[in-house]
Amino acid sequence: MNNTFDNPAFEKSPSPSEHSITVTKEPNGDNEDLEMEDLSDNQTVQDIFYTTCDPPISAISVRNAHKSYHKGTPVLTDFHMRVPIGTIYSLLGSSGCGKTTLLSCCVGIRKLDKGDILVFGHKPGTKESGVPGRRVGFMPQELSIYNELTIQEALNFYGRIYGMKRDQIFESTSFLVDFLDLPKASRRVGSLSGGQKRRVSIALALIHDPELLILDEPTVGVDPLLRESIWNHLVKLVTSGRTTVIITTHYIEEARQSNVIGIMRNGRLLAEKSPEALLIEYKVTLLEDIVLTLCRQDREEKKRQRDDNVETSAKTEWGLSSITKRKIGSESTIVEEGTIVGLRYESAGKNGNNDDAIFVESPKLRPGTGVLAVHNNGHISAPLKQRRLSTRENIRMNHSTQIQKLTALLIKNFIILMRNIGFLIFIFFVPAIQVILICLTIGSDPKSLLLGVINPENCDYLSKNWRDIGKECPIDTDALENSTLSCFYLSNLPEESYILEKETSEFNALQRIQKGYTYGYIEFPRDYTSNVLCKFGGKFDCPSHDEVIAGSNIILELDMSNKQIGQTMKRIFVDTYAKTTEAIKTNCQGKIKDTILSSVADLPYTFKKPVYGKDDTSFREFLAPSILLGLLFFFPLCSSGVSYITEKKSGTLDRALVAGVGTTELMGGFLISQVGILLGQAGFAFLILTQVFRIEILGSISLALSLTILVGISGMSAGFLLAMFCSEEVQAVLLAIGTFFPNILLAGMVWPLEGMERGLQYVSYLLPCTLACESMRSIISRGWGLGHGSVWPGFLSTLAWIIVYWVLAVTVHKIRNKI
Ligand SMILES: Nc1ncnc2c1ncn2[C@@H]1O[C@H](COP(=O)(O)OP(=O)(O)OP(=O)(O)O)[C@@H](O)[C@H]1O
Repeated sequence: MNNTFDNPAFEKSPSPSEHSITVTKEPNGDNEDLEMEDLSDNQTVQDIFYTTCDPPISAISVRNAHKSYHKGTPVLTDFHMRVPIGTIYSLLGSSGCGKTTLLSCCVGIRKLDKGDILVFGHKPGTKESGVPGRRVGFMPQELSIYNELTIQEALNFYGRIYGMKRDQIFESTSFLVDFLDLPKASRRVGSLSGGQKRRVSIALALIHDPELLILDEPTVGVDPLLRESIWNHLVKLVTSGRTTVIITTHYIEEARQSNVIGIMRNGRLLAEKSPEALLIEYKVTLLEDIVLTLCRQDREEKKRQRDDNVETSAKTEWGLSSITKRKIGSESTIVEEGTIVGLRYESAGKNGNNDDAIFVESPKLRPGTGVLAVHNNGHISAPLKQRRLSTRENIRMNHSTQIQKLTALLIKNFIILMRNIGFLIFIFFVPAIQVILICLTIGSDPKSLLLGVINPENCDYLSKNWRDIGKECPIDTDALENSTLSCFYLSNLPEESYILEKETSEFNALQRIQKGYTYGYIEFPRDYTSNVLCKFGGKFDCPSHDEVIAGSNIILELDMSNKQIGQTMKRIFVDTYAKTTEAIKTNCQGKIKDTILSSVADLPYTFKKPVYGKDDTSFREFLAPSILLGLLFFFPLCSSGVSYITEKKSGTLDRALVAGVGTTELMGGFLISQVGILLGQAGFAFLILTQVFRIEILGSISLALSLTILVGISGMSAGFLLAMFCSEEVQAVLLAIGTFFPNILLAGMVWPLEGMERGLQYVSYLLPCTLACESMRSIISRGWGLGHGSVWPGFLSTLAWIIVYWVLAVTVHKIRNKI
């Protein structure tokens, strides 16, 4: 292998206990990119570092790191590691020993509980460390790529995030496609095999030629030939001294090609040396044997420490002067003078590994200004000064702006949406379809209700034209026997509302209601017309007053079990009475005496033209706009929550964050792309409401649309917050469904708030859609503008909710990231 570590000046790794690093000059001038500076022999690294060279000697250094998840078993314990610049550092260890955790702390996705990590001399997350950002290329363990994108689109996305120019992206793409033997760049990632996807994932980490390449198991599922070429490329990258690679792998032997191997076990670093040094030290030919030996030694050491602890504790706790140990089964039992006094096991105690290692850092590393090449054994080559900048290195000098990142996110979101065109059409039309369903199914009066009629007066209900009676004057004072007021009344009942059934007796009519055949019956007394005329003074040979009153009274017996039907029937009977008296006055003008006409009793109310709405405002006009708001809150809530969780689960979220995309940018990108969909959804639904169902919008339609979009954004923001608490999409959807009905019901979307208990009304005003619903109704049905006291609170409360959701989502995200 031809890299700096093969150079004799770079003797193999330092032992953890070395306190000083000796400096030697680079004996040959192999590397023509580098300018050398003379150094005197035997200077310590501290001398060199602080006197002649600004940049740090470690790409990454970890000191005294402790990490556990949810205060459980420690994953990293007193962990020390140093990754020199310009080296390949292989992290080996059994599954679950903490490699991925360590790397995620290095790239800033997770935070240590205790200890320090410095990347290029600075804490991850600070601007100077360049992490997250373009100085690092991160390939997570999961594939973490968007299946909907083509290879080229995926590379474009990360290229844009890193601020690369178009030609740079294409140059890099053609190199990576060739080098990683990728399928055509126009192939969709989703259609690739597992191995091909992994290679695309490597390409995404390499696209911008980062200074620090962090690869978590890049060679899993990759064929041996390609594995070899990946390693060759990594070696080539570090040979120039410009790139540092940290790699984890379970193929222990491939780590021979690295400069330093770190062997981990149970969250600690057991060894950190060059492969050659390890092979010589352990006198074996396979690295695998060393890993096995170290793991066994570690197990023994832990056991010994545990025994020591048992001894010490026993001595102090029980005041023993001496103890002897004897084995009982596999446990160590403490005895004094042959007596078992107790058993006690404690943690293995502090691991001294690397305690004395020296770490020298500088905060001043700038891209392209040079690095100090230091060998793992403590010897140091000359500080490397300004190097020539190659085209590829130029990439490193690019800076991506927030606009570029946002553009990259928007393009990516747009492509993904377009690739799911079926789903897009579904979500585009679904609110409109729901509105259509609401308008078709809710709000119209019940029709064709079966109504029994007991009428001793002769009405030929079966005759085709019997309803024409309603067009004539029902009273003939010259031939009273021809007057049939009951028929006149019945003919004025709305035709579509009732199917009239002639009943022979009260008993039969009641039975038919009880059996569920009819919804009620109407009964006219014998001589109804005659008694009514007596009442109005149109007849003189009348019975007693009480008999007249009873004989002019229509009896109704109804099935009120269905409130909606019962109330509608009652309303229709009252309306029909008013209509009948009105019709008598119109139809009988000039045909009967004015004195009789003026006695025909009206309802004792005069309803003037409604101030807002119509006489017959349909319930759907109350319901449809508010349910539309509810839906446009609910769908974005689900879609943003699910999208965020999908990104989180697939690892693309972490990858984007490490690439330098902020949480706010990420959510903002999603929000902007969703606003387009929201506009389409709302616009189409309003079109259906106004053009198909003729619901009149008296106020400003743009105001109504703006409120709908705001409510949609509020739903989307709520979705982000929801996603912070859910690890699975199904959880988020179930939670969202759980909030759907309470929101719809409590926000007064289906029933007026005034119908609720007063206490519940106060609760209702705390919900995100309540005031917005009131605003919407005021805009649509009353034509009020933004300045009205019933309109602006809806806008204000929705804006306030958006802010609350965002602040909470970002805060929870930050807190969760510290776990
Ligand atoms: N998010 C998490 N919450 C709780 N425990 C976790 C989480 N992530 C990892 N762990 C635990 O931390 C330990 C170390 O996991 P980590 O993924 O870092 O190991 P690893 O060495 O990378 O394993 P592998 O080689 O199998 O990828 C494991 O016991 C794992 O179960």
